[in-house]
Amino acid sequence: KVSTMERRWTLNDFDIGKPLGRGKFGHVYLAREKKSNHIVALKVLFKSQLKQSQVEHQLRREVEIQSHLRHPNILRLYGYFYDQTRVYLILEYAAKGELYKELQKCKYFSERRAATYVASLARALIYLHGKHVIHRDIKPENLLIGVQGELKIADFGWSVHTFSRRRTMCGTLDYLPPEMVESVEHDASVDIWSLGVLCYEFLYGVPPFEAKEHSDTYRRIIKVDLKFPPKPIVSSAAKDLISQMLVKDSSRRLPLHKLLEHPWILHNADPSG
Ligand SMILES: Cn1ncc2ncnc(NCCc3cnc(NC(=O)Nc4cccc(C(F)(F)F)c4)s3)c21
Repeated sequence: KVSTMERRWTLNDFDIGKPLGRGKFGHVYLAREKKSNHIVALKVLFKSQLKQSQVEHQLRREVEIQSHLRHPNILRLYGYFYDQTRVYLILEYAAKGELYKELQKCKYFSERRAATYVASLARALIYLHGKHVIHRDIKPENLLIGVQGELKIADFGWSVHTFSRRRTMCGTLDYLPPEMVESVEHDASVDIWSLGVLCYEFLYGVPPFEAKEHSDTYRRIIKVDLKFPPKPIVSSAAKDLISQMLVKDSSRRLPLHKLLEHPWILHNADPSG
């Protein structure tokens, strides 16, 4: 089987099917690779829009990062190709679609479903952080559902490699300012904060710091103005976990491996994820 990253793909290699969704930069279509009959999702991006938004480097970084990732809860990017006007991303097809639509339909999830999703996302983030990759954009819109109901993190357009030079690389940390030394941990824990926000939104149907005006949301976030509404009824174990993740001091947020040992996860998450 030819490695998908090396092959020179063209649009003629695919039969294009129904539209799966539309994003800011272009649409996503169901597609079938003609030789293998392999079903994929094909995201079509317009070069003009990418150029206009000066995000070409982000796209290159996304393809680079994704080509090294293999995890059941991370949507695969098999490869890409381009023509005169467009760039095409060849993506794993998530048969049960977008999580945010499921959340809108159900209003909010049961504690078991929420815990199962949070645990699988924590395992994917442990894998990502282990490769010095931070997603930085964990939100319902970037989560898809696979054919077995499993969650898949998608769209690494905003992900980055952390300060990937080994600390010993420059011989010594001594000359690095605090924010540089601190930033490595700091970035990784960005995703822990976002996972805490997600967990809250799975259980209550709205994100914790939602407000009418952006300025109010901003104020509520920096204040960590975390309130748990009386309805729907949510267990104190769930509230305890969320309270340990939505902590202002990034170094004090619950580490992901500790999250997987939290009673709420142990009691509610389906181990298969
Ligand atoms: C809706 N839907 N239903 C089923 C299904 N199955 C698979 N995929 C779907 N949808 C596509 C999900 C995506 C995965 N990876 C993406 N990556 C991306 O969109 N990257 C990207 C775009 C524009 C600009 C930049 C840049 F330059 F800023 F970096 C980066 S989008 C599906």
